[in-house]
Amino acid sequence: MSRTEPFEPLRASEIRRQLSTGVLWSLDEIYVFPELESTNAWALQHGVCGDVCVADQQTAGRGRRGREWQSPAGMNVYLSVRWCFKPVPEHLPLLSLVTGLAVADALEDCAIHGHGLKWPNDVYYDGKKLGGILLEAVGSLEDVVIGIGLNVNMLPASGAAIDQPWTSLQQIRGEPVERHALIVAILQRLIPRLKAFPRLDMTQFQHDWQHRDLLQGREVLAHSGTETLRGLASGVDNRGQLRITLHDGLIKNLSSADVSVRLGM
Ligand SMILES: O=C(O)CCCC[C@@H]1SC[C@@H]2NC(=O)N[C@@H]21
Repeated sequence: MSRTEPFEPLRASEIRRQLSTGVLWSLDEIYVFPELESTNAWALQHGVCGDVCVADQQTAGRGRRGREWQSPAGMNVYLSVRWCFKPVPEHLPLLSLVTGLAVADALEDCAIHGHGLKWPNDVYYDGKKLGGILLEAVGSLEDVVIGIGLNVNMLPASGAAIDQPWTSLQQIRGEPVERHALIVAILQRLIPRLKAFPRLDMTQFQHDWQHRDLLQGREVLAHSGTETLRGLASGVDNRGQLRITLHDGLIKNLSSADVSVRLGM
């Protein structure tokens, strides 16, 4: 990936130029905006199946669990893809994990190494959050929006409001990272995975997930509703639920939880 000025505005023409033919059905499906409230919101309201929406800035970026996603101008990647599944595959809950795998692969393609995935869908580097994924359904589960946020050239001052340890690709690499190539890499990894998703090979998925899973074999604390569980993270099941082996040997599968790795382990 070549070095570039950090605040070069994103251009649809450049994404189209770099994208291998055949990844999207039509290059008209890429929409790039200087500013949006949220690429997910735009894709939900205005997109059709297969549309890709990218913004240079989000004024109301959405994170998981109703949190805000800090989305300053010109620095990061804010990208949403609207996708339809007919019929809805039984393993739809795996979609956000599969998206995480695509993002992790795309980072490797851009010569970024050492990152991993924290269940269910955070991209982490050295114990700090690098990116997140937010899936929203349009109405029925047949029609979903897959939102990806990646901290690319954000420096500490711009992310001062973020309430958890975070990092960005520029902080990792020590130089600005070109965003067009990164967006193209994400699309080139994600779209084939979306097309193949209805026929997901579960063995391959489990293998890919284990390769990226940062929690595997770690002692974790999981807060789920009013329950707090402590145990060993033992991968995910075929519905994407986190498996935790409790100290008495019992295995619990969690579909949603805030998970932290216990310090001192
Ligand atoms: O909380 C998380 O970890 C998920 C963050 C997802 C942020 C992305 S940025 C692009 C898309 N548009 C949004 O408003 N949110 C997602």
